[in-house]
Amino acid sequence: MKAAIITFPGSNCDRDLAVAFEKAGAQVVRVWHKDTELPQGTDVVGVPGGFSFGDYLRCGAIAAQSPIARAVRDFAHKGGYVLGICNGFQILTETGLLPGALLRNVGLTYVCKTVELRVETTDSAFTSGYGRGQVIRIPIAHHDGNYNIDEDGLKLLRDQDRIAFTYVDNPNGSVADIAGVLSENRRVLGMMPHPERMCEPVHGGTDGSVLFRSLIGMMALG
Ligand SMILES: NC(=O)CC[C@H](N)C(=O)O
Repeated sequence: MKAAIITFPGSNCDRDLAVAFEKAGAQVVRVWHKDTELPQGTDVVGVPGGFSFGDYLRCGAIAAQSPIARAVRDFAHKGGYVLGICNGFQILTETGLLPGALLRNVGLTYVCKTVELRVETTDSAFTSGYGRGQVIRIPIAHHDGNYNIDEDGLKLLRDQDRIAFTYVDNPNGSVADIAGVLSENRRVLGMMPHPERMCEPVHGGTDGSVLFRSLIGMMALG
């Protein structure tokens, strides 16, 4: 399985994401935002966290206009797997691959702590290794993590079982406590919490590694 990890100016979680994919058994290829194509044979694209382009304009807005973003959109439209974490989630909403928007946290502060998430669906390659309703511990670190979507959009997410994770104790004001959502074909996941930061005992837990291992395992099955 080949994972392409994209780096933008200001990304700071690209290495951690690469290590998480590697430990789950993937071959990792690093991709620069000015590249116009993904590596041959890419199975999954990782869009990492950080502060792409200094969070200028809106978090993720400039990265969404970069040359590689067009290739990622094409890849996703052909059914490719894409995982966007934190700034990566913001970038995926800005590209239109995921619905909604990430607004400033209600408390107007940067929140950096480990939180509890509830797994809302196991019907995706990303979440099939968890139990439905399982509570897991994953770190967050953001100032624009307040997920917003209109009522019709929320109804659609619910009707299609596309809410992947919710916060047990909402840290940022997100609508319906949403921490992560899936695309309609369930192959694009965006989430504000950082599973790559909870993959080894030295991180304080391994709840995040389940996501990477289940994704790589499901992709291997086709
Ligand atoms: N850790 C991150 O990816 C941070 C995302 C974004 N820069 C924010 O603060 O909201």
